[in-house]
Amino acid sequence: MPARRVAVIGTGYVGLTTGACLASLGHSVVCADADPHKVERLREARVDILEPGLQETVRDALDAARLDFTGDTAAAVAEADVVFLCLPTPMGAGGAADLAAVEAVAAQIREVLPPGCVVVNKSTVPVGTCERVAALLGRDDVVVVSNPEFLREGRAVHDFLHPDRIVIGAADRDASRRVADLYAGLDAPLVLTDPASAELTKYAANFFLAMKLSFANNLATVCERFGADINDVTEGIGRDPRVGSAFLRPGPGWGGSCLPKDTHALLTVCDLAGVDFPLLRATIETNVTHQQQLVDRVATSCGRGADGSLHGVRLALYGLTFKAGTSDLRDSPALSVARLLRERGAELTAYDPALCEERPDLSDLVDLADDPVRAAEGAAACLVLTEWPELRDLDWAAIAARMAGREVHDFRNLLDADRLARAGLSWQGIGRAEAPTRVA
Ligand SMILES: NC(=O)c1ccc[n+]([C@@H]2O[C@H](COP(=O)([O-])OP(=O)(O)OC[C@H]3O[C@@H](n4cnc5c(N)ncnc54)[C@H](O)[C@@H]3O)[C@@H](O)[C@H]2O)c1
Ligand SMILES: O=c1ccn([C@@H]2O[C@H](COP(=O)(O)OP(=O)(O)O[C@H]3O[C@H](CO)[C@@H](O)[C@H](O)[C@H]3O)[C@@H](O)[C@H]2O)c(=O)[nH]1
Repeated sequence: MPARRVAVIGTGYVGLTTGACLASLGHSVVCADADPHKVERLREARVDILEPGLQETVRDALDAARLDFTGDTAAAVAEADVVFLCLPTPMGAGGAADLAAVEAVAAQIREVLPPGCVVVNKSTVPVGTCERVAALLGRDDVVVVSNPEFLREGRAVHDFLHPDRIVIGAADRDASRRVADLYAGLDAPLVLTDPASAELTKYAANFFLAMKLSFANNLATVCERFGADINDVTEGIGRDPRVGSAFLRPGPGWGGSCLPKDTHALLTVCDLAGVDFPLLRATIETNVTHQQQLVDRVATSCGRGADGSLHGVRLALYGLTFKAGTSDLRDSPALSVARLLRERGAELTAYDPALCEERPDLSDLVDLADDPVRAAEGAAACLVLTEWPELRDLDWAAIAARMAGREVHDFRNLLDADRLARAGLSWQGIGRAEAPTRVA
């Protein structure tokens, strides 16, 4: 595999991982970002996101002089064989993907791209974006290819280096092969297709994952009603390889920087195209109603009635990030649940192990505690919202001593009910037997 000169535009979760990992595969990589503060820190191998192995990969590549960072996008692409666009595509007006950053960079680089260069879009974008970028570039000598990324946060480096598949969508076989060659060091199946199919594959993957989760969360409610156990039911169905056991853990709804925005973006383009996709709509709506039901459950357990006000009720929240292993709060289901509780008037104190240092400003929603025991002061109930393993080993007896009530709503089925009972607390999981485990 010949080493290539690669430019990566955008150094977030996807761009920084792509740049550092491609450098680790032997390519010569320059990463550009619009945030000068970030560029300065990355030049010193200071990585601000919580991603195992990323800091080390960046440092090794910098030391080997195969990786560089710049704030100058035009300079980064000027000598590149391949340019990766790893730019944000957040939820825009009406749920559509906001392509402003992708379009702005296309305009910025059109004049400086070397002849014969391949532009690879790794951002998650609607079908037709490759064509749109090609039109914005207006260059007959440059090919635009789609190469969606499937990495998970908290496992970015691992997922990039051990992908289940690499999807490459190009109208031109030669361009497709040039992109595939970049990954020659990885032992991964290739799906070589056209740009529209590659772009749609990414949305379809995230929709399918979200659908599995909405299914699991709905099924959890059904289990509660019939006295069944969601863990056993999902194990029972998941052992069938046609179903698969991954992505069936019930929780406080699904969230994160991708699933919510991508499902909405797909729904929006389908609506615009006049394509009805009821399953997609139901997947999104189920997530909303599921969270409302969890909040009703908390209100009931606080003696306020399912839709009652929670004015004057103090609650302790454990976990705010959208899943364990990341400090990312984007579209976190924990924050959605917190918002619903606040709308009912509850007073919230939260503890999250990943936020003790970063201390984001969440003052209009929760009081952030850096001590899990202090978070429980005067709480009528505790809610577990993120599956941080360390929450299992908190000093639950000390927490119980600070609480006003006894209930622990474990919306991740994380804690040990017996251990909580020994601390004098009543555990209620999700999708388990209807009657909560009561302290004798
Ligand atoms: N985060 C994930 O787990 C993940 C996984 C797969 C795909 N994706 C997709 O990849 C894309 C990037 O996601 P992300 O999570 O890495 O985003 P991010 O927000 O973490 O990073 C985006 C980076 O781009 C930079 N940027 C913004 N505008 C710029 C511009 N005009 N010029 C140069 N730099 C600019 C920002 O400063 C930031 O550093 C999105 O489309 C996302 O949907 C994300
Ligand atoms: O069994 C499960 C698995 C996940 N979740 C929740 O689902 C959400 C999303 O989790 P995850 O998919 O691990 O997060 P991301 O890192 O956002 O990764 C998703 O979004 C990325 C961006 O598109 C894709 O690249 C990944 O393949 C896709 O898994 C989180 O709120 C999780 O808590 C559950 O509730 N139960």
